[in-house]
Amino acid sequence: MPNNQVEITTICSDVENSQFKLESLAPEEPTPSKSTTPVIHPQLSQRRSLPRIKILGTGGTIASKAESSSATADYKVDLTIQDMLEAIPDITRICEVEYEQLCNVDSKNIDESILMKIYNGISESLQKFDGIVITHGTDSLAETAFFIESTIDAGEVPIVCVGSMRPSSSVSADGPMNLYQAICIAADSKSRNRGVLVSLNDQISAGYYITKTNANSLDSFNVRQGYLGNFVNNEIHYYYPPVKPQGCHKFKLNISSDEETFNFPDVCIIYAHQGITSKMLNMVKDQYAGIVLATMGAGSMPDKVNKDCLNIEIPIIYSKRSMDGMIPKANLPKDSDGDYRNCIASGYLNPEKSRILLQLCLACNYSIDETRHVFRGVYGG
Ligand SMILES: NC(=O)C[C@H](N)C(=O)O
Repeated sequence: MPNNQVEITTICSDVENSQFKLESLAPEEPTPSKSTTPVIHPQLSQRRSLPRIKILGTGGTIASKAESSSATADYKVDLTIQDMLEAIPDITRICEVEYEQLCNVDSKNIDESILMKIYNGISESLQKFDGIVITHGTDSLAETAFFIESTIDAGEVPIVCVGSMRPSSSVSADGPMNLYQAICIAADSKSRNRGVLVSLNDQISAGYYITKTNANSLDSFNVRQGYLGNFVNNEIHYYYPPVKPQGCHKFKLNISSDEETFNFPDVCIIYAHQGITSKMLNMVKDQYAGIVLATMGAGSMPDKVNKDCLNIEIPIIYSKRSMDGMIPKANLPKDSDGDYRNCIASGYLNPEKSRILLQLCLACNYSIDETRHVFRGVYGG
């Protein structure tokens, strides 16, 4: 590191699972003293105490390099967290950083076994650190953030997910500033008690609701439920006092230490369009434990498909292909007794978050009524 204020200790040098420790060697704070002769209290003579932040690295564009400085596609994910930290030496003035490379992949390759590593990495760090940062590809970052918020009770500790839209090699790469801001946010006491945050492009938002809305631009992450705050010139401005997502159902995962993966029940997503028939539904209904529909509008499916859905014996979540808005329960199909049977409205959740929520309900053996109740939390049900 081109900064002699930093000490890096290699805990485990295996690249995929490497662990490092980064400590500030910043000079001690001057001893406050009213007398003209300085009196150094033994505790004050020790190194100043900075917040301790754990970074869990998973890869993504933030950890990638392309062939040329103008290329923003066709890049390779091969930067370690250590490489990324070298671009933000100022961070040693803010906090002490320890980091662990859980994997180094494009987020299209994040699967249940990697989610498990992230889950375990967070669980192990919660008691020991003041904040946790997860570096992650943006494509599926919102899913990981939703999963963590739904399964980990972090108490006061901020968990900040961060990525970038441009590779590190590009002109005006956004990764270094995004990472710097994410670490500052995780280290700031104002971020306590806010659950899982996503920090990108100067905006701070709730991971539970945020969505990637643009496949290319820096201003990709948007949230109708509102940004929580902004990062400007080293200042963090929250718009609201600490709050956690309304209606978030917390699941307790019982994982034995020798288990390799969550092995969640399979749930698929079917994307609706003009002229859609029940062909796809019929093909998957025996292969999956649940189905999510990305419906047209606020729950619209052709009448014939709705009728068939009422006769399918696995849970069917009515979500939406529109980026914004929600599915009210009133738009679900009903049988002649007014019963929704296995159909459940996703409320404000998009198809990919609905999929995770249904997987968690199924993994916990929730009945259809209990599952409906969980989705009621996000105004569906
Ligand atoms: N901007 C990004 O991070 C996109 C990348 N494909 C990923 O999700 O890993």
